[in-house]
Amino acid sequence: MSNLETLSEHRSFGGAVTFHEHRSEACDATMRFSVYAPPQAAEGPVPVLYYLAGLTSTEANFMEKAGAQRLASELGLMLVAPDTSPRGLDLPGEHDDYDLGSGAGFYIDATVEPWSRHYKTYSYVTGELPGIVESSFPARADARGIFGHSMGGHGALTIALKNPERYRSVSAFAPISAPTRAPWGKKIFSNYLGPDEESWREHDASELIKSRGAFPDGRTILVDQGTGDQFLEEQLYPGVLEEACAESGQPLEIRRHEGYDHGYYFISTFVDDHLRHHAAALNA
Ligand SMILES: N[C@@H](CCC(=O)N[C@@H](CSC=O)C(=O)NCC(=O)O)C(=O)O
Repeated sequence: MSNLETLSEHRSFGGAVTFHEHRSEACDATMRFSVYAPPQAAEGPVPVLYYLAGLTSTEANFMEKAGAQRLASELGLMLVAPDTSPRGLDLPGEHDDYDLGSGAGFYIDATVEPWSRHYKTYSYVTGELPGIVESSFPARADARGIFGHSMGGHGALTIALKNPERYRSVSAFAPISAPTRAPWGKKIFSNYLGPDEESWREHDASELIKSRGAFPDGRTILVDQGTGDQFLEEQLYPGVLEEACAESGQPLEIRRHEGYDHGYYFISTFVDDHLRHHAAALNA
C-alpha cells in the first residue's frame, strides 16, 4: 500500500509491534493502526485477530496495556488494533465530548452531516483495513477473528454478526451489548444516523441476534464482564445479550468476574482466554 507509513517498530516476544498511519479512502482522512506480528509471520502468512478499542482509546491502548503479545507469539497470531476514529479533522463539535467524534467512531458508517463524509469506521474496519493488512503483512485472508472492549465489544459483535463468513471467531470484554438502550449508543446513533430509531437497530448486537438468528456455523460468543464495572448498569446490558442469545439458540459463554472494573487491569487478566478462544477457531 503506497501511502502506508510506519511510525515506529518495537521488538516484542520474538516478533514486532509496529505503528502505522495512512490516508484512508473510506474515511477520507488519516487513520492509524498497530500490528503485532508474531515470530511465525517470518515463515509465512498467519491468522489475524482484530481488536477494537473503547471510547477515548487509540491504536496504542491495547498494544501497550493488554499484555497480549506473549501468548500471541506462542500461538502464532497476528494482532491488529485500529484507532477509534479518523484523525486530523476539525468537524464542528468533534473534540468537545469524550463520547462523540474523535475517539468515538463506534464502528458504524455515519449517514448524517457533519459526520457522514469521514466517520465511516464500519467500512474502514471491515473492508479497507483488512485489505491493507493482507497486502502489506503476512496475514491470512481466510483466518480472521475479531474482539473488542466496550464500544469495541459492540463493534466486534455487530461486525461478526453481519459478516460471519469474513470473521471466523468473535469475543468481547464488557461490550455495549444493547446500544439502542444505552446513553452512549443513543448519543452516537442520534448524531451519526439521525432520529429514526428503526435505523439504529442494525447496529445493536442484541437486536441483530434476535432478527438474524444464531451464527450459521454454531460458534460460541465469548464475553467477559466485571461485576465492579462502573458502566455496567447504565451502559452495557449483558443480560439483554444473554436473553437474545437464549431466544435465538446462539451459544454464549458469558463469564462474570467478581469485583473487576471496566479497565485494562480487567482485560489483561482475561486476554489469554480470548486469544485461545480465537486461536482454536482460526487454526481449525
Ligand atoms: N471519560 C471517561 C470514560 C472513558 C473510558 O473509560 N474509556 C474506556 C472505554 S469505555 C467504552 O467504550 C477505555 O477503554 N479507555 C481507555 C483506557 O486505556 O482505559 C474517562 O476518561 O474516564
